[in-house]
Amino acid sequence: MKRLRTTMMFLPGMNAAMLRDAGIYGADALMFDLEDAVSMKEKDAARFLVHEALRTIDYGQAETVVRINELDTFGRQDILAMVDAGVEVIRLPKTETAQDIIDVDQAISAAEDRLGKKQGQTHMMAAIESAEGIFNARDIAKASDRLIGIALGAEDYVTNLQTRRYPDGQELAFGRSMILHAARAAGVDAIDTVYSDIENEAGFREEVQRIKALGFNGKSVVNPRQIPIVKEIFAPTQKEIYQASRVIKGIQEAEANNSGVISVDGKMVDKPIVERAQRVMQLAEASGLIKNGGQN
Ligand SMILES: CC(C)(COP(=O)(O)OP(=O)(O)OC[C@H]1O[C@@H](n2cnc3c(N)ncnc32)[C@H](O)[C@@H]1OP(=O)(O)O)[C@@H](O)C(=O)NCCC(=O)NCCSC(=O)C[C@@](O)(CC(=O)O)C(=O)O
Ligand SMILES: [Mg+2]
Repeated sequence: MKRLRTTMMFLPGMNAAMLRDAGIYGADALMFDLEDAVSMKEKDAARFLVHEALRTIDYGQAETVVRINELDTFGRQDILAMVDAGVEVIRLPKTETAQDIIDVDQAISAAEDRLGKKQGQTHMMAAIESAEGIFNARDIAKASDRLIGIALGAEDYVTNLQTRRYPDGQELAFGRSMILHAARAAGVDAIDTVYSDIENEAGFREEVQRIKALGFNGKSVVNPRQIPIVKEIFAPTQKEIYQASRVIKGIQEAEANNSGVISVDGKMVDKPIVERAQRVMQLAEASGLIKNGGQN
């Protein structure tokens, strides 16, 4: 079953207490930060802490992601340490071109080789945070088989655009659409940017509803309070769950009778409709609305 990435929570790599407790909040993914949340003088200490946390703490079902520094600063040491610690995903910040991805892919391959790890076991994410990166989004998303997703980094992106974040997100319309189309063209996940105003629940709700409607797979979050809100908004309605379960039951019966295209409740059902139904059931299960795929 494909991984859900509705909530990907950033946490500063230098904060030992957060590293220790990060797994208790139920995020689909934990993004340990070695980049912008860590000051220059703490880069080595943060890398050491995250390396030890990944080796010694059980984060359960959560996917482990590390945001490394750029290759021409501390990125190479970050990659070696994180591949050694067995991280699942390496996230490259401020990705501008497909070459950036190819360079990191090669550095990861060299680290897997040197450390005797299985080639290709480490996945990648690309954060796109500038006009140049948005224009190259499609090539970036297709630049490596390790990529499982691309994400918008709007704080850096709006600075690059010489504007700021607005409540209605008008400044992000083009960037979000480019990220989403590039991700879908490459068959990888599209993850929306962080919402930094952690006291503003109404504004956060509005933004999550907006990006869900656009088709994003999920949202980067910066605080545990944001996790239940995203899960609630991404959870399917009872009606959607019922319709999805009818589609899945219909397709299972059709397969048993070797028939192809079917109709359920008078509507034609084919592959994309079945895929949507499977995602509905996965989201319903992740939100605790159903158990074992709704077989109960
Ligand atoms: C904002 C604040 C300081 C508020 O702290 P507060 O303590 O007031 O929060 P409270 O709610 O009181 O905490 C209640 C309990 O939860 C614990 N807790 C809080 N946050 C937690 C967390 N994230 N992970 C685990 N645990 C957490 C806390 O320790 C406490 O635990 P305990 O004491 O045991 O009860 C805190 O949230 C925080 O540091 N957030 C992460 C910020 C960060 O990583 N920024 C960098 C990534 S974005 C970026 O770089 C922009 C970007 O690059 C993005 C892109 O590229 O996508 C772009 O350009 O757009
Ligand atoms: Mg950034």
